Amino acid sequence: NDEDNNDLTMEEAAALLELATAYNRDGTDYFCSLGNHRPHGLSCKAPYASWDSLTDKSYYSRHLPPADPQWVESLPPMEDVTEQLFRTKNGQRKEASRSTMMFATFAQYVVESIIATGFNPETGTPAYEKYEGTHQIDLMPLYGRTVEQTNALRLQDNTQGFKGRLKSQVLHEEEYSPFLYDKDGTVDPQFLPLVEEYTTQFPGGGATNRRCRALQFTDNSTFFAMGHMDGNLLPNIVALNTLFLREHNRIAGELETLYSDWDDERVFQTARNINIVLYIKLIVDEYIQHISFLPIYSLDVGPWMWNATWNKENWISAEFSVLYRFHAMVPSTLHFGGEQIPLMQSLGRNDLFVDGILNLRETFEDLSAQKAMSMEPFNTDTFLLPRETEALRMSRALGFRSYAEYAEYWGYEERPKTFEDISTDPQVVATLKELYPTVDDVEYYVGLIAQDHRTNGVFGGNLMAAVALDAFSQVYTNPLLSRNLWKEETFSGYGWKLIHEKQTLETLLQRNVPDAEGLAYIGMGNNAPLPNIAGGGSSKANEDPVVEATTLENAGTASSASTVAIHSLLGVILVALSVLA
Ligand code: HEM
Repeated sequence: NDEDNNDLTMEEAAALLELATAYNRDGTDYFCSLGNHRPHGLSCKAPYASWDSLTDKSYYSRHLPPADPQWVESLPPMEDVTEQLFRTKNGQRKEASRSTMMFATFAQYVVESIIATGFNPETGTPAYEKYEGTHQIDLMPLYGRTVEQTNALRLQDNTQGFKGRLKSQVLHEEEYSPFLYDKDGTVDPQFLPLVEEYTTQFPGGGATNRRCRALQFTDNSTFFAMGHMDGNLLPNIVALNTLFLREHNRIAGELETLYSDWDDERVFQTARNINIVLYIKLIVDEYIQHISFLPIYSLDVGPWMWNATWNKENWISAEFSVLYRFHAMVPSTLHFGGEQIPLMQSLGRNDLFVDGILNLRETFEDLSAQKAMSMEPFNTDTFLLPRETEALRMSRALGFRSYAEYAEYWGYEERPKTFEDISTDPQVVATLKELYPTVDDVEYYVGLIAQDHRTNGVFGGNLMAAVALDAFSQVYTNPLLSRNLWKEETFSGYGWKLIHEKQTLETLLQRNVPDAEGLAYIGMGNNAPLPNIAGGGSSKANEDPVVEATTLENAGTASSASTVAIHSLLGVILVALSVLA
């Protein structure tokens, strides 16, 4: 294109779209093909194959068989690893190069949707080998895990104006989930299924109350009735869940008007189908795209993924559950409603919504304005250090093999042969050498965190690849995206159109807050530069709104977009090529 000519021809736009689509698919295929496809050879039930262990999905699956127990025994004390490798030096913490708290919040919400390590009520300790979730990306914090829980959360009213809705309450003229507890401090009987594992010793026991239990909440009076008790942990998680609650009820309103002969059940189920796909779209288009920093990822459903060799029924792996512990990214102080609240004092603070100090719009604006911390060694807030120890405890309890063995298994990067192959930071290398006799002894989780980030990467390369592997292969195997269900009938005409439109956190927020006028930036990235790319490339990803907004779906209509933005897309495709090469 001539420098002065800002328009693309339709043919050029179509060619670009075709190219971008090809890289979107190739990139997804590439990451999904790292390691072995499901079903994995073993689950966490037994170190050998048995019919039970290969069919009982109440256990985590696992990518690699357990390590030699003697090697696990020989590892340094977990507390030493936490102290030496995760604790900050002089309290100094490093900000993430380009992620906001919106990213960390979304990641945590994904965790609550799909990761649920079991719990042994007799010992009051985690049952690391067990899994208590649904193995599906299904908005568990909103809809619950079981039919009984979903029904407890539903209004189940066939009256026009109420059909298909989730229960909610209005606080300060905005919609929120209802309270879980009565004024006398007991669980509202209608919500008992949400705390089904309730015992006096471990209130709200079970995997979905793991965080609240570990932190020993004493005041639950403003807890909301959500599909996942732990959703009450922090205002940011409550905010994200509230957004999907409002979107569900908004969609239900549209459906009951358009399809007046539908009953409550049909409206609810269709709204749920639509809402889950909207959530999946955000995961790919906004969240995975942020991690990859290549604006080529966009939910793309069709034969290419239905026929892919990796398209196999989902079964969450224990390794995935451990690598998803992004606790280092959580800042020591959270910014809410113009106040800086120390992390510990932010916990369970639903009173901020109840008292009208925070509303949904402000919370999203705050989360998008605050930087997350960098996911790297010496960078975890003191309060969250026990979470790092817990990651090591789970890894060892399940006999995870060394980081080097996993690196070889993924095949994304070469197996490290020296400590310096993991990190170029002398302090990290020195600490690893103090803790582990050889590079082959570095533990799974430790290596993932210690590995150098790529330029502007959110994580080290292997963590990025391992997240992408499981995340993509879990997203694209969702039943709602399957060949037999991906049609208008599943979502209604209204829903089919909605899920084919561009969707972002911002668009969802805009239609679910009373006044979206002048909304500040809403997103997971900050203004950090993308790498300079030969042949194009924007130096400021988010300063160029077209680049931020460009996806495969709208690339074809980008004829009026600036040449710079299109060159940027081509530039990142070149980066994609180099990543995939
Ligand atoms: C914002 C502050 C956070 C607090 C106070 C917190 C606290 C906790 C607690 C108490 C647990 C249960 C005990 C344990 O397994 O260690 C836990 C588990 C976990 N957290 Fe966090 N967390 C926070 C943020 C995050 C973030 C940002 C992520 C990642 C995206 C994350 C990922 C996980 C995962 C994967 C587990 C294990 C869940 C399971 O195995 O069932 N957390 N967290």
